[in-house]
Amino acid sequence: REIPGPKSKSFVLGHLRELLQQPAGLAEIEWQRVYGDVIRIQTTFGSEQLVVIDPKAVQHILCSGYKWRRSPVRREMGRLSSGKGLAWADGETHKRHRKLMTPGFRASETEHFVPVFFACAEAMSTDWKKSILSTDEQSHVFDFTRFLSHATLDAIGLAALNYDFGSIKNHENELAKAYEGLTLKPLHDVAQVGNRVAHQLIAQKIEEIQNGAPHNDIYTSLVQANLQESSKTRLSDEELVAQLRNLLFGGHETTTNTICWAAYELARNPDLQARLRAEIKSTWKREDRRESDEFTLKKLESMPLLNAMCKETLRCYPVAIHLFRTANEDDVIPLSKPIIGTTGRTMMEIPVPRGTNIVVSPSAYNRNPAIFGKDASEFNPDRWIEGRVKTEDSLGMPYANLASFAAGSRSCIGWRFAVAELQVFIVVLLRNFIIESTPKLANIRRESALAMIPLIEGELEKGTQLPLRVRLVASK
Ligand code: HEM
Repeated sequence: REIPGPKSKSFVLGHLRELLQQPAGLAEIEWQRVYGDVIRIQTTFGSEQLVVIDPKAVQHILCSGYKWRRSPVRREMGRLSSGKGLAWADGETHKRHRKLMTPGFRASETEHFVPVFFACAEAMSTDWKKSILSTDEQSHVFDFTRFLSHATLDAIGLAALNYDFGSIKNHENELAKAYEGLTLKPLHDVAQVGNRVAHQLIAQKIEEIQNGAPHNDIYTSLVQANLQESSKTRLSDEELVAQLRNLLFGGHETTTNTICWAAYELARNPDLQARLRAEIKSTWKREDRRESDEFTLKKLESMPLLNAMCKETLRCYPVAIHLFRTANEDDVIPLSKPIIGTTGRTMMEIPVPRGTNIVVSPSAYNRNPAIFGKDASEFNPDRWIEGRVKTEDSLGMPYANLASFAAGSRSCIGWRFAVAELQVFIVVLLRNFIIESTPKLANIRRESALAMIPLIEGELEKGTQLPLRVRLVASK
């Protein structure tokens, strides 16, 4: 009760309107400026919640095993969106699900997905080139959200399931229709289609494994690992189906929107775009022609500016906007710097009772000047190249000390997949195209939907959109 925070104007909604209906991350960043790194806010009917930004506290909460659990409301959302799979499971059940899902997400597996990502990004580019060449001005405005949604759905379908959604080619596919524009759909309808296709895929994967010809995709790894489990620990069919829906739910709109935000920043920063294109060109030239013409994961990882761009995009646009947790037992939250309570008392830690609800804000965490530098509120990939980011003490985050993929036992299982996909799409887009701003970008808004999506102020009813002008690069 001594933690400082803003006064609420509404007993019914508390601060939920500010938290969820303003541009994503804005409220927390503003509260942090006024009240510090732990803030007390109100939620519905006078209940209270802590917004936690302090790095040590965030690490403690996210990396405490199952002492802090996903909030019951979020678990229920996980069940509605994907069934009783990884995002819903908790405690020992979560441990069992996670162990079986992990093999498909290792670095060695991600390597295999790189050519798939290239193929999907190139297919989208080929369509764009045709459209551009047919125009008089040799450029065209594309809504990136729509095209990238198709391309990333195909990418996750092929890499995670070896299933062709045919979304780029616009094939009629019921699962593609169900999963595109997910943020705006009734989850029940999506669930029905997801369940039906999942059952077919499980039967197919088991048959391929039994015939000694398993395919190299995430879902096959899961089905294979599951067959080796004892009857006691094996996932049921219902749980296997839920994992498939988890993969699509967790991995599609998140990657679409992250790539969109990267493209938005590239459009706003022509110099950065030119430097990145030069890096891509020189890496492509250095290719040993006896090797495959493709960029391997190792090559992608060796490009300093490309990786700085990926980190900075994920830092400034953490598409999973909030992480909600509830204390499963009484706890004491440590702090990296003291806070002054409303009574004037200095606190180095915060004792909290079981049932305390907290929200971690990756947007605010990722802008902490103590970790990311004094100019942390600005988009500047060079901070990563110039070594201005504090990376020496691992804060338990899987990628670049960012909270974007959460941390600990419930961290994003698909973070390597997501980063590799982002790297590939940036390379393909910039090898082929010059991306330019359009007048509408002046009114772009980061909206809190299920993910952080781009909307245009004044055209909110049109839903997510990111119109950018694209022209061909003169020579590769
Ligand atoms: C840029 C893209 C992505 C971002 C920013 C992101 C972020 C996150 C975050 C923050 C969580 C933790 C949520 C919480 O605990 O409240 C999470 C969990 C998860 N993500 Fe991702 N994700 C991305 C891409 C992916 C991809 C590509 C996949 C799969 C192919 C995926 C699958 C999952 C799954 C299954 C979980 C649940 C893990 C668990 O509860 O153990 N994500 N993601």
